[in-house]
Amino acid sequence: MSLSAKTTALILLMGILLALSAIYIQRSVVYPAFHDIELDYARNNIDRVIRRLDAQRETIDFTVYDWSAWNDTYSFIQSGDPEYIESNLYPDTFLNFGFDVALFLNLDGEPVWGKVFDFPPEGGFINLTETYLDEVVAEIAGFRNRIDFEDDIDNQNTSGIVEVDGVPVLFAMRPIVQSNGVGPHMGYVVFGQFLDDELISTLSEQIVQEFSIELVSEAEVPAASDNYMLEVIDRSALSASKIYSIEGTPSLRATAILPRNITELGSEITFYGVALLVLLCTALAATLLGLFRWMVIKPIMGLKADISSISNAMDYSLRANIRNNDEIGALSREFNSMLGMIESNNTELLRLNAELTSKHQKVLEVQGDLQIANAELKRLSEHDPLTGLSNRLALEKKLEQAWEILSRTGGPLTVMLADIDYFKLYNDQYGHQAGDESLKQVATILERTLQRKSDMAARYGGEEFLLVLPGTNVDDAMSIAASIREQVIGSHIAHDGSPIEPFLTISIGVASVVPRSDLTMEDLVRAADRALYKVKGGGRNNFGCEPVGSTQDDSDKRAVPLKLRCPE
Ligand SMILES: Nc1nc2c(ncn2[C@@H]2O[C@H](COP(=O)(O)OP(=O)(O)OP(=O)(O)O)[C@@H](O)[C@H]2O)c(=O)[nH]1
Repeated sequence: MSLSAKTTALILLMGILLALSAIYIQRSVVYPAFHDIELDYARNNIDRVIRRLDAQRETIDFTVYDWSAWNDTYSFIQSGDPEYIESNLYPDTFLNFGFDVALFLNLDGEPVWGKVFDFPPEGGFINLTETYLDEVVAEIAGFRNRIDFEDDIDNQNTSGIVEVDGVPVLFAMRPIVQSNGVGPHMGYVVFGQFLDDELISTLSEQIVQEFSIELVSEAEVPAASDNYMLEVIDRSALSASKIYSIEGTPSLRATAILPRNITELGSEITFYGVALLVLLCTALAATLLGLFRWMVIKPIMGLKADISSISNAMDYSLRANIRNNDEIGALSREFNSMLGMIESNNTELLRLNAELTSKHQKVLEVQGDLQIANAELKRLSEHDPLTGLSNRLALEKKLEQAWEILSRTGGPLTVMLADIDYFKLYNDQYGHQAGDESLKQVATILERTLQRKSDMAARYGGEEFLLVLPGTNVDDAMSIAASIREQVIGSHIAHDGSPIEPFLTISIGVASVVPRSDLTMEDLVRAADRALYKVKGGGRNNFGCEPVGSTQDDSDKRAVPLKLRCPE
C-alpha cells in the first residue's frame, strides 16, 4: 500500500470518526438540550393557558362580588321585585358581561330568579332557561357550603366548574350582603359562563396559544406532582396538558398542541452543522492530501526515480537532484554522500584491479618463462646435450613404462644396441670435435628411422645408442637395424682409419621379448648387448640378434617363443 493511499485512508478514517463524534455529540448533548428547552417552553405555554382560565374565573368573581354587595340586590333577594330584573338583567347585560348563566338563590339554595342563555356567533341569543336552569341550580347549589361566613367578606366566595349537558360551566358564587359589606346574608349571586368552543377560541386568540379543555374527575387526575403531561406526538408536534384545579378541586384538563419548532431548529442546526463539518473536513483532507503529496510524496518519488536511474546506469558519478531543505532533502544529501564514497571506492577498486591485472600479467609471463624453463629443464634432464636424443634417465623410464604396459598386453618389446665401429680411431684421426659431429649425424639417422611415436632412441654411452621399440617384433626390428646400418654407410662419413671400410660403420645388437615375470629389463638389454658383442666379434658393420635369458651361459637352454626367435 503506497504512502499516499495510507495517508488518504487515515484522513478519511479521521474524517469519519470526526463526523461520527459530531453526530454523537449532537444526539447526546445538543438534542437533549433542545428537547429540555422545548419541554420548558411547553410547560410555560400550558401554564399561560391555566392562568388565562383562572383570570377568566376571577373576572366572573369580580362581577359577582360587585353584584352581591349591592343594596338593590339585597332588597331584590328578599322582595323578588321584578323591577330589579327588568332594570338590570336583560339579555344584553349577559352579553356585555359575557355571562351565560345568572342565578339569584335564597339561603336554601332555591332560585329566586335565574336565566340561562346561549349567544351564538351569528348574533342574538337562545334562552335555555327552561332546559338547563334546574340542572344548573342542582349542580351549583352544593357549592354554598364552601363559603365560610366567618372569613373576611372579601374571601366569602366560591367558584368552580360544573357540567351541563356535556358543556363545562365556569361560575363564581358570593353571598348577598349590603353595600357596606355587612349582613346578614340574604342569599347568593351566581354568574357563570359556558366554556364552549367559541369562548376557548377567544381565549386562545388572546394568549396566542390554541388549546382545548375537557372535564376531569378527581379519579382521572394523574399522580404526577406537577400535573404536567408532556407527550411527543411526532417529529413536528408535542402535546402539553395540565389540570386546572379551583380551590384544590381538579376541574379541567387543558391541552395545547405545540409545534416542535425548537427540535426542528435543533435538527436543522445539527444537519447543517454536521454537513458543514463534513464539508470542511473534506476540504481540509483534500488540502492536507494535496500538500502531503506536494511536500512529501513528490520529492520521495523524485528521489526514487533518481536512485533508479543511477542504479540502472550503474554510474556513481551521477547525483540525486532533490534540493529540499527538509528531511527528504537530508536523505537525498546522505544518498549523494554515499554515492561519493561508492565512487571513490570504485575508483580505488578500479586502480587496484588494474594493478592486480598488471601483476597477474607479469605472473603469467613469469609462469610462461618458468614453463619454458621447466620444459627446457625437463628436456635437458631427459636428453643428451650433444645429440639431442633421450638420455639414460629418460631411457630407463621409457623401458620401465614399456615393460609394464607390454607385460599386461602381451606385446613384444624390442631393443637395439648400436655402437659406432672403431670410433676411438676416428677421434684419434679427425679429432674429438669431428667425433662429436659424426655422433650427431648417426643420432639423426637413428631418430629419423624410428617410425612410431612410442619408439625411442637414446644415447646409451659414449658412442653407444639404445633404441626401444615397444610392440615391434624381432623381424621388423632386424629390418630397422638393416636400414640403420645402410643409412650410416650411405652417409659416407669418411673414416680412413677404419680397418674395415674407409667410411664410418655401425654395429647393432637386437633383442626382443614379450615381458614376463621371470625376466627383467636388464635381461633384455643384456641380450642386445650380447648380440652387439657377437656382431663386433664377427667383424663389425653388421647387426645380429640374441635371445633373452637371465645369463649368457644358460641362454641357449632357455625356451624362447618361436616368433621371437632371432633369424639364423
Ligand atoms: N668425439 C667423441 N668421442 C667419444 C665420445 N664418447 C666416447 N668417445 C670415444 O669413443 C671411443 C670408444 O672407443 P672404444 O671403446 O675403444 O671402441 P672403438 O674404438 O669404437 O672400437 P670398437 O667399438 O671395438 O669398434 C673412445 O676413444 C672415446 O674417447 C664423445 O662424446 N665424443
